[in-house]
Amino acid sequence: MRALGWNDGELLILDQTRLPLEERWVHCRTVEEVAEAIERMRVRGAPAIGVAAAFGVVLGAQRAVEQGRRISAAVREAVARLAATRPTAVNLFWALSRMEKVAEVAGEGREAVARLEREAEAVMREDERVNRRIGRWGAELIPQRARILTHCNTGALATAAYGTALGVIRAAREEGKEVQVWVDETRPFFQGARLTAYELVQEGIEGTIITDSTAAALMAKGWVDLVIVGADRVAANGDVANKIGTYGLAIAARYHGIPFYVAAPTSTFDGSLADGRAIPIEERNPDEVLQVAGVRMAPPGASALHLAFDVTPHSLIDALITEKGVLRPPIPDAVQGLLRGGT
Ligand SMILES: CSC[C@@H](O)[C@@H](O)C(=O)COP(=O)(O)O
Repeated sequence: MRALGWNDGELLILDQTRLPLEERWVHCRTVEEVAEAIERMRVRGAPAIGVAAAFGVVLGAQRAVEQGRRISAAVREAVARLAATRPTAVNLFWALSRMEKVAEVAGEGREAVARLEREAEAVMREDERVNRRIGRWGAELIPQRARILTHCNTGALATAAYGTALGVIRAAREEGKEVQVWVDETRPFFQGARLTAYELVQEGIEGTIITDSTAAALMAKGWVDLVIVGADRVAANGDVANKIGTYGLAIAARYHGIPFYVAAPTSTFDGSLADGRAIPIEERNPDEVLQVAGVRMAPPGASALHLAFDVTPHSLIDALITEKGVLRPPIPDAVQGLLRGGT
């Protein structure tokens, strides 16, 4: 399963606002179309928005050549527009910075566009390879017949392919383990109920959707063996920003003595931020909370707060699974080692 494709100078995005009811591909030919798709969450998930943004830069360069404008200026404009779409997932900025570095040495003209295109394709290919490695490391932590709780969507739809936390679940299954997945519905965008459930059904993996507020009750019953989630940004001390609700799950898991794992590629690590307090947290339109599937269910005059992410302190994390290996507590030391170039 793939949510992104590059075909003949067009970025194809499987519109995740329509899934699972409709599989509709959006064809993006301009930077603005890619930026809009990221903002509206037609494409979402930290690695996937990084890949989309990389191709957005290529589109900006392509248009510049067609219009006889300088690529260097067009890349600067594209990067500025795409960087302003969503603030939390660092993969977006990581991918844009890769593209900027290539643009600095690529020069002008069609050959420069081709170099940018090759770089964006590399960002996409590498993400799939990295996710498969995360899956192999992570599968070692999944016991036979595990009942796994996950939040949001961290699968093929959130990445170039395969997924991070959901990739670990896929890998465990590929290794012959029977697993059962508790799928948090993940209000208000329903990434769990709509997208993770969709991927699990396609893979034939047993999944059960629960409301977000059910998770702690299942832990108390002894029905959850481990929790695994993805990440949008990991600070230098191992604090993790991820979909709103993750922090509550980590607290509940620790209270019940249940392992809490985070799976993320090294492109999600941000060594420039000392701890999670410095991670910018996206605040989205309150209408997304006041409405369900476009239908308002709150009374006129009611207001809402929509924080899209929260931060889980490293002290609640039992393992951070990366493509380079599994980081164990003390997490700050392990993350420092990783950022210095080891595992
Ligand atoms: C591999 S995806 C990791 C995270 O990006 C994921 O858990 C998440 O929080 C996605 O949020 P979203 O708002 O759907 O982009």
